[in-house]
Amino acid sequence: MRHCGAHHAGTTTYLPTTTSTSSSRARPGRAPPMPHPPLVAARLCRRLLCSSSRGLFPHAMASSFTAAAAAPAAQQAGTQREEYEEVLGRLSSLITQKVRAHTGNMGNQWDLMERYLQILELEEPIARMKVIHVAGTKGKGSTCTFTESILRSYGFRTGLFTSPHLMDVRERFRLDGVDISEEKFLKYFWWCWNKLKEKTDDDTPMPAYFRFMALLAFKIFSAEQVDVAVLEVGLGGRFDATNVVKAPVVCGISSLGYDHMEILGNTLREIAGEKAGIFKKGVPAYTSPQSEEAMASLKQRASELGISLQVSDPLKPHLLKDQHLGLQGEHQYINAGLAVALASTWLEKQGHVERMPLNRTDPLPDEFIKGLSSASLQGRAQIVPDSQVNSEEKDRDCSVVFYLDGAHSPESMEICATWFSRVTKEDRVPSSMEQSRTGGKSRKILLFNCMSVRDPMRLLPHLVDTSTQNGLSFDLALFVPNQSQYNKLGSNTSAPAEPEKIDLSWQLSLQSVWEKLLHADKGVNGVNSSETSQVFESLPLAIECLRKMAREDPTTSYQTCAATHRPSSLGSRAQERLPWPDNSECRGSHHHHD
Ligand SMILES: Nc1ncnc2c1ncn2[C@@H]1O[C@H](COP(=O)(O)OP(=O)(O)OP(=O)(O)O)[C@@H](O)[C@H]1O
Ligand SMILES: [Mg+2]
Ligand SMILES: [Mg+2]
Repeated sequence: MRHCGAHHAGTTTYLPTTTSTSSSRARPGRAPPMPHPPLVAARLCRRLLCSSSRGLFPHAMASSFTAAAAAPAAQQAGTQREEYEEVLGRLSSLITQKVRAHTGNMGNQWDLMERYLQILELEEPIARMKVIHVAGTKGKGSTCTFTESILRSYGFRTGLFTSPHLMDVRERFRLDGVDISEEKFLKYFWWCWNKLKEKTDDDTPMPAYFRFMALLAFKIFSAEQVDVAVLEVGLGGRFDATNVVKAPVVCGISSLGYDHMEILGNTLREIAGEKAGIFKKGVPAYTSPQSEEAMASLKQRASELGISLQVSDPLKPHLLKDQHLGLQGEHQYINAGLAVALASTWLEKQGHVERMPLNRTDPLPDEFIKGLSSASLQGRAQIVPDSQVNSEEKDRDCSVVFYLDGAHSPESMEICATWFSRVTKEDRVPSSMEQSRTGGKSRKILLFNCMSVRDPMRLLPHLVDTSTQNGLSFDLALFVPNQSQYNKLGSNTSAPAEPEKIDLSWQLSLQSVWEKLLHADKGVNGVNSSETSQVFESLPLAIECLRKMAREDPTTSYQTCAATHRPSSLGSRAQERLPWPDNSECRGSHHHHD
């Protein structure tokens, strides 16, 4: 199965049962109404522990501005909001299209990219663009974010294209470190959309979701005349939409591991070969340290092209003087090391600074330190206290806290588990007052979701083993389906008339893998499993169940590790008051041993 389109699908989710009733705007051909990102963003913004408010939420500011503005302005904002929803609907239709058209190999469809570039007159602008291109299994987004932040701190106008997004599709396109404004987004969206609609036909269909995103990024960055465009590969490398760049300034490969094997191949060698597809003649390349197998493959491609491939070591913390990386987790030193190599090569090739020795050992220039320490990215090792439960019980703090991480490969499961174990240990040392009230009790919950192309026999054992090594065991595991899989995506042509029946067989099999892991050492007659795991029809139902437990047992805090492919769906939903009655039952379908 090819899920590349779905992997990059917009992470906005629609509630299956509530959207139809809640708005009269949901007419055929339009997207179902969306949660209101400004509100969600503003709320989340206030709630974030490590609030890095460097313009990450322009909406939060925009909404307070709108409130103060006169009626006409408010009206206009309303129209823009509707227009934005409409645009999200159109984007969703590209996902559906991809899913339906997932025949043929990626190479076939790849040819279409050239055609799209012609239609959008982007060939020349792209040739002039000063691109930094990053592929890899893990750490692409982080590496790109560090790199962009460094170059911005040198005063360059930056464009950053990453994926996926957490709450709002505009997070994928940053200009000078800030998500693109809604206004600009709409402007460039329609420019691309209309031109493509006009020129596409049966032979040249509309681009699939991620391809459209990449084209839009190229349009945005060229129109906005950025000095540097930092581009994260969406999937693989060779046939990725971002790989239309023929002459980047420098390329990077972040940590390689097993992911998307259904598309990229089963061995590390094959996977690395695909990623090395971004290497170009005459363009220097760097890689994070890799396994021998992966490295051999990268080196082979580099030598075929006659280019240098150098290994950038993990950054030594003392190079930052007394500062810390803006992104948390040990692995970020790996990504930061690569980012330093990419940024300094870019600077040097543009004639801005002298060559910096690779893997230097003395402290970095101040601009580098500033960039690395102020970098930020959503949905990666992000801590979100649940606003609903916590605001109801003002007298105590954070009875439900979500620890979001987009881990979805075996390696990142380990990192995620280590991070969760560490931060919850730290968080468990509450103030003395707090302690007397809660007794310091906490339950560790796992909220898990992965697509069925991933092998839970690889992911879940990594998670459990790493947690155990760190002295943490999960009290309860909740399995939920991927929202967007089951809900209308806003395409008038393909949305089914009947609400789709939710197939939970995948979640049930995840659950039984979990139960087997849990009881492996206890023999066959383990404890009643409904105590230890549950399957929910949707993420909101799982969240509601957590909130219910928290309300019923106010002396306990519920620390929830959300290791999901798309922490995004959680990021927004966790912040919303759910529309069904508070006393609704937890409708978990319990697991039965057979
Ligand atoms: N160098 C690394 N090695 C292993 N795991 C990493 C590394 N960097 C990041 N991770 C893990 O992967 C998650 C995603 O990080 P990041 O967004 O930088 O990667 P990505 O390659 O862009 O991922 P995605 O495939 O989701 O786009 C992190 O939250 C972390 O758990
Ligand atoms: Mg990935
Ligand atoms: Mg990414």
